[in-house]
Amino acid sequence: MKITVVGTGYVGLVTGTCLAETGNHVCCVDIDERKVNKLRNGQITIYEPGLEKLFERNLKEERLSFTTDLKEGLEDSEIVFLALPTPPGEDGSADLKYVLGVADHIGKLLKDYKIIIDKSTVPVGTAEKVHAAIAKNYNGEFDVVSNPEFLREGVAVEDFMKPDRIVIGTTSERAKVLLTELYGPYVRQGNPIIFMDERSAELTKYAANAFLATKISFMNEIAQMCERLGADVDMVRKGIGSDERIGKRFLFPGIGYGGSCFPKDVKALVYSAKEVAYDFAILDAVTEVNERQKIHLVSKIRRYFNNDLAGKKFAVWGLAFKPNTDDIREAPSLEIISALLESGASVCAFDPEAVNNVKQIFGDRINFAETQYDCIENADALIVATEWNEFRTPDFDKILSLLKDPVIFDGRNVFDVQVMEKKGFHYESIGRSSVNQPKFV
Ligand SMILES: NC(=O)c1ccc[n+]([C@@H]2O[C@H](COP(=O)([O-])OP(=O)(O)OC[C@H]3O[C@@H](n4cnc5c(N)ncnc54)[C@H](O)[C@@H]3O)[C@@H](O)[C@H]2O)c1
Ligand SMILES: O=c1ccn([C@@H]2O[C@H](COP(=O)(O)OP(=O)(O)O[C@H]3O[C@H](CO)[C@@H](O)[C@H](O)[C@H]3O)[C@@H](O)[C@H]2O)c(=O)[nH]1
Repeated sequence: MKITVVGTGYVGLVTGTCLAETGNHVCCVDIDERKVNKLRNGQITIYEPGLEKLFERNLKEERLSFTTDLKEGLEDSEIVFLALPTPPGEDGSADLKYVLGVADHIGKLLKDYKIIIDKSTVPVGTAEKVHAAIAKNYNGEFDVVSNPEFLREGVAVEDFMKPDRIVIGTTSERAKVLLTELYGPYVRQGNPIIFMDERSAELTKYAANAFLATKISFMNEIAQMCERLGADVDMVRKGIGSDERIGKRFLFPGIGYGGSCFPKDVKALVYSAKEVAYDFAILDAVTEVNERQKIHLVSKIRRYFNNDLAGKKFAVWGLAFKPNTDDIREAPSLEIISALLESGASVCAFDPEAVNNVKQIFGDRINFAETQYDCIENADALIVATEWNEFRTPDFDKILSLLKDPVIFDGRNVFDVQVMEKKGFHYESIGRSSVNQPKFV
């Protein structure tokens, strides 16, 4: 099939590349000329494990192309994906100007039947708005379908190629037939395509993200209770996770959820609720708990240093909002670093992939190290902010010899409490009892 993907950011590039991988011809459109030129020249614009190989292969075999010209991008295609940003406005609402702007443009260019697919995360009712925006200028036949994307950064290729489920919101039989054919190669593992109406599909995406964010905030509150009551959140997590009704996944406490989706989508659902005169009380608390959790580690650091961080040097391992990505959107590490700088401390950071993105935010206000060990030289303490695999089994003797004092604040619970204490570290983590970590009151 010939497919157009409008918006070649995270979702657009993964979608375009993975659709080309199963033999489709995909033209990706983006207004960012620099990005398009880079991609055309074979330079991938995001770090995502496994994507580069697929990208290079499909570009070389001419199944994948890039343009800034929407008219050129739409030529001969049957299916048009919109993978455009839906950033939060001041009030938390999802800003639809990109999606509706492109829909308006598409309406002026359409000449024959196409399926326009919302892959962006959009509020309920957007498919109708997209339909209206196109119909203003085109009175031929077309369908607008809601097909939310559930991929996770860091494992995006696998999530796209072998999805748990594909949700398709449409009542058009023609669209159902074409999309069943398109997604055939991806659902052969037995995972279903779930057809529903457009509004339910749009809400499904927000419900999924809000539910997962709720799970995380809930566990962060349980961790807070553990710290006050002398219990161990790892034990509690295992204890509840083995109940199939609860499940083992997404029960890891830490320094709060970040990324381009959970924070914005939780707020957008709260806003949508307000619009229909409903107070989505749980979700306000989910956001509040997350904000608190992001600076919880800083409170522990302040307590340890008797509230005097001026002149202290901190090493930060991990900047990305999660491992295996260079994405730093809403990364908790950024808030921790800002709080340390405001208190007069200095920071040296290391991340395997995200340094260039963080440089654009902090410039020369922080230092960056080439290796995880260079980073900790002479630091008063090490802070772990992202659980990259290379941080899990480090050379502890080397850490002991490089740090000024053997002090570690671990926001991701990557190390074993007993092992750390035996090695002589002052080690504080999240929700785990330890000799060093006094009850947090
Ligand atoms: N990032 C994720 O993991 C993820 C997962 C599922 C869903 N989503 C949702 O998918 C949507 C896209 O997210 P993203 O992370 O890929 O965003 P992104 O910011 O990485 O990419 C968006 C792209 O759209 C381009 N763009 C903006 N206006 C355009 C226009 N008029 N014409 C063509 N291109 C234009 C931008 O230049 C950019 O390259 C959002 O609604 C997001 O909530 C994201
Ligand atoms: O037990 C957990 C799991 C995750 N996180 C944090 O939660 C955030 C989000 O993690 P994750 O969901 O793995 O990453 P995303 O790539 O943001 O993916 C989410 O957001 C996407 C965009 O909407 C959806 O498509 C995905 O299904 C959804 O998982 C990160 O900061 C994680 O550190 C925790 O703190 N504890």
